Amino acid sequence: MIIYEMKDIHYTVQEKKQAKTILHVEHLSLKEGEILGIIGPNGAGKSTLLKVMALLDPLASGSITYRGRKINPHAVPLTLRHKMATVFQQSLLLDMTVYQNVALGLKFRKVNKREQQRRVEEWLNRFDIGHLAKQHAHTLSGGESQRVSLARALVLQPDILFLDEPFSALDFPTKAALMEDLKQVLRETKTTTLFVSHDLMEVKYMTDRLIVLIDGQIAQAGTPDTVIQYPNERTQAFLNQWRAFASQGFAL
Ligand SMILES: Nc1ncnc2c1ncn2[C@@H]1O[C@H](COP(=O)(O)OP(=O)(O)OP(=O)(O)O)[C@@H](O)[C@H]1O
Repeated sequence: MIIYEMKDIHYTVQEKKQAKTILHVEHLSLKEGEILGIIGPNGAGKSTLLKVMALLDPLASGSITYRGRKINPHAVPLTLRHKMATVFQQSLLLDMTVYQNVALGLKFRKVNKREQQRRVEEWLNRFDIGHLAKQHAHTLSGGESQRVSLARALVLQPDILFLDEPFSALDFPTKAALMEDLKQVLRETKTTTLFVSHDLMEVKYMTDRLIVLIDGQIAQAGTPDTVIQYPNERTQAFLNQWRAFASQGFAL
């Protein structure tokens, strides 16, 4: 079932006193429980698309429908905001303990203390960071910080999870371990997820469906295997570029 749909989205910025369209998406939908990947080169508009979809940036024009209801991005109800969670490349943790960071969103949602504790402990354990509960966030490694960020988002049981390059600041072994854990969690919880990355290997591993975004437009959509095996001309140019810059010796 489709739970989120966008039609004819335009996002424009002012550049040298002229309006420049950096995103034009004719149609994009999210199915309940799927992990949808957005991939594309630097500057393609991936983060802008994520911010528009997560209703964090109201400046786009076009239509957004969530579970059959039209959404006005300028007046997003708090109840709807509370159904979405976002994790960025930088973990953006607050200067408090790991436990307090993960509990914060539940506190805002006025979840009672006992339930907060149950859920925080569950999610710290799911991400294998139970032993860090009392540690201050600023003392964590990059991988640990991202585990806390993911636990903080998933403890909210979001209806849609938005992930903007969550692994790109991590070294390969740390990234590989976290990707494996996250994939398992998303499968178990059937969390609908939008996963933005510029790394083909990440989206191939993580996602059910893939959109290639180039110059602010959808160049191709399909399963990761189909897109990689049967790229159209624009996707092929991106794949060639990606392969040239990807770690030496890696091939799909
Ligand atoms: N406020 C703004 N004013 C001017 N240009 C902008 C603004 N926001 C984004 N852009 C431009 O729009 C384009 C898309 O940016 P965006 O950050 O969404 O791309 P991206 O695909 O996420 O890139 P990256 O992979 O490098 O993070 C870029 O060329 C960027 O410079």
